[in-house]
Amino acid sequence: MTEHTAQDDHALAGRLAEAAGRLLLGVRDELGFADARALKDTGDLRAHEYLMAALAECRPGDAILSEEGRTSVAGKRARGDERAPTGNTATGDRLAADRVWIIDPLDGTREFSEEGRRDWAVHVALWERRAGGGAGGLTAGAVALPAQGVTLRTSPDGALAGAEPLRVRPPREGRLRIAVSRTRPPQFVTELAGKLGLDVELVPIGSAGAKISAVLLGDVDAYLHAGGQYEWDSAAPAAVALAAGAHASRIDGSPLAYNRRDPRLPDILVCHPVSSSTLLTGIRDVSDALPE
Ligand SMILES: Nc1ncnc2c1ncn2[C@@H]1O[C@H](COP(=O)(O)O)[C@@H](OP(=O)(O)O)[C@H]1O
Ligand SMILES: [Mg+2]
Repeated sequence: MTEHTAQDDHALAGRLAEAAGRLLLGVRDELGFADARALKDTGDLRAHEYLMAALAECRPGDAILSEEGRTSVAGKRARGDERAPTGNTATGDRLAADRVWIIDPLDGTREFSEEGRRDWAVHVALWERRAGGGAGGLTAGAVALPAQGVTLRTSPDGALAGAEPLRVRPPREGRLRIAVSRTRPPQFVTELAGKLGLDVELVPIGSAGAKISAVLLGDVDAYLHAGGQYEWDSAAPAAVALAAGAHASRIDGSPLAYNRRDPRLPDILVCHPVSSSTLLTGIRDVSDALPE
């Protein structure tokens, strides 16, 4: 197996997420917003093909799990390209691999197709078996927000990259701004908001990556989701959140686990550690309203 330094993997994740982001801004310019379906499919697939080719070239020995590399998207086509999407590493090989890139070439596809919206992202994360004492875990990640000109990425020292690495900030006393899906806000969050005894504001934002970045950038204080999501939706954002000192877990408080046979990972809580017990306890108290 080719040996890579840790620095290379963090920097590579950042470079690839940014480059895919530039490509996506170009797709918006090229196609315009008249045909949302064509814009979504072309963005998804061109960013996927770019990342698959770049990872195959830079990290030929590694496995890849991409949202757009599933057999279920084989019928999808980019404008001007009749090829089927490049497939993911076979599941058995991925589960046996020491290094797996978990990527979402375009998270917040709906928002990408809406003119003027900036809440969409590119996610590039690396899972390694050696992490967590051999149990496996995320070791690098980058979230690019191309329309906001921002990229958050991990660095070898365990923090976010940057001259003054970003750290998640605690909420203002008595107040909590919670980011939720624009199109699928879970009902239990509304119920939770009513019970917390705080001044709670629900802030609809598209894309899991954009919501978690909003927590780290201080635009909101927490991100709560349940009812469905996949590993690629949260892997890179969770890697970045943990490096920024945030709490990131399932909504029952258990750790987020990646590189599983079934890539469904349906719920997530990201917040400053001072808010986590209040939110986790509150979620338990409204468990009747939780989605199946
Ligand atoms: N109930 C659900 N089931 C499956 N995926 C979901 C989901 N709710 C959200 N997601 C996925 O999570 C990402 C963020 O969603 P949202 O913007 O609604 O918060 C989106 O990824 P994609 O845009 O990559 O498809 C979306 O498809
Ligand atoms: Mg996604």
